[in-house]
Amino acid sequence: MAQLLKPAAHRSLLPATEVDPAYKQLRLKVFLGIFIGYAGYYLVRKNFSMVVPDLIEQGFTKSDLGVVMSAISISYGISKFIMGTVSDRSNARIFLSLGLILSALTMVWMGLSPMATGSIQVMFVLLFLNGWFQGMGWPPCGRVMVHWFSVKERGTKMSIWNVAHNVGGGLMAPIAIAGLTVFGTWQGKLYFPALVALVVALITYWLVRDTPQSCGLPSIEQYKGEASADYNETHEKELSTRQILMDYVLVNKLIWYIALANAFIYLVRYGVLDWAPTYLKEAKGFSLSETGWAYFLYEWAGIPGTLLCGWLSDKVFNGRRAPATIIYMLLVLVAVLVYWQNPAGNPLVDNIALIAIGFLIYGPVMLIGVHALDLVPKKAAGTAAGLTGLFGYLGGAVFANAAMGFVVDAWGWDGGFYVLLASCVLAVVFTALTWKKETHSSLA
Ligand SMILES: O=P(O)(O)OC[C@H](O)CO
Repeated sequence: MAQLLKPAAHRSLLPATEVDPAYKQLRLKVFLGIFIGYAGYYLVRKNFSMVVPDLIEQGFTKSDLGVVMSAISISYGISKFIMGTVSDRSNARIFLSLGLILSALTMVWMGLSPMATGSIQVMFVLLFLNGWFQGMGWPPCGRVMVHWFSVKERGTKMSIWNVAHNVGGGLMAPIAIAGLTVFGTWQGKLYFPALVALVVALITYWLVRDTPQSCGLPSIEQYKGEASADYNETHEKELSTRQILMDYVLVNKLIWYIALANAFIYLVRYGVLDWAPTYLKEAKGFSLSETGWAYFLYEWAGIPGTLLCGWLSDKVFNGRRAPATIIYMLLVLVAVLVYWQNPAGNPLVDNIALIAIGFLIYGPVMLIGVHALDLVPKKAAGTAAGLTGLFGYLGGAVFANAAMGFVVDAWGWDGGFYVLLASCVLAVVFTALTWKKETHSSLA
């Protein structure tokens, strides 16, 4: 396995006249590869939620199924970090495709074997496994990004790539429903998106290449002429896991700050999203279909918001990440205040506030990842982003589900909103701690 995964070997340089056309063509190909590949991961990330109503009809309770679904957040958070360290020492082309194949096969198994959906324990284990394989998605995309795109274009390119998760998440439901229609059984919602994901994995393998050097090309720094003062050849050498962790990631205070900021950003992301249907119904009197629309708009408003945020970071703030993150989070705070304080009976204002939160929150979600990539050498990119993901999911997403419910039960929706507002403030504070030290071209 180690042999299969090891980073692609460097090849001798192409003749100078061939470098530019080859770089242009391959950058487009690898970008398409990681975009389609990550969208594919989202086809099988949450398609289990589509069969929850069917499982309730089989006799399972909501709380049991809630526990089962938390398996994905827990294992995904841990895996994004651990598999991030493995990914930094692996060929991104193989790693990204392999993770998607394993995740898809898990869901095919779940759909085809009656035993796999026969008990809470088996479902928990399978979804835990799926979450683990899902953790093989983000880090190799990060590795591809830092090897093929320079620091100054990363904000923009990452913001476009980040849309992949909205596209994949948005396509999952219609594909799952097509599975139900074509196969005439609810299990089709499990295995049909997984079969599509298997095809996506093959396309990903066909498109992605590990590094420019493995294609006979110079490093992106040499090609773009954007090498920073401290960039040198050692930045192109693969690192050991110990070096990645002890020399670059765990010792970097700034990474800890953005990981903590990410926990609060994810608490807002999932705290608003996951509780929107319940809050809008209970506190604002929304109907089921009105709630559905509000949820949909929240997700899709994230696309233009993310693109604008990446552009701002690259073009207005010259590759710095903290200013755009802080501005977006302060605006999220205002939108959350409106969403909370708007009296029932003004659904337009609630929808505008929710769309504003959706528009604004995905920018910081994306920029934390870019910021992590900026703070370490290229060969430690997946691990740095993985650490922020660990905090985002284990700290933010799990808290948003479990603890928010407890807070709302104990102190009502006001209590929940105090948590969300405090999270916005803390996200700003932890991001601000990186303000002075953030030098966008310090590492590549
Ligand atoms: O929550 P994740 O790990 O799927 O990441 C979502 C976005 O891609 C963050 O950039």
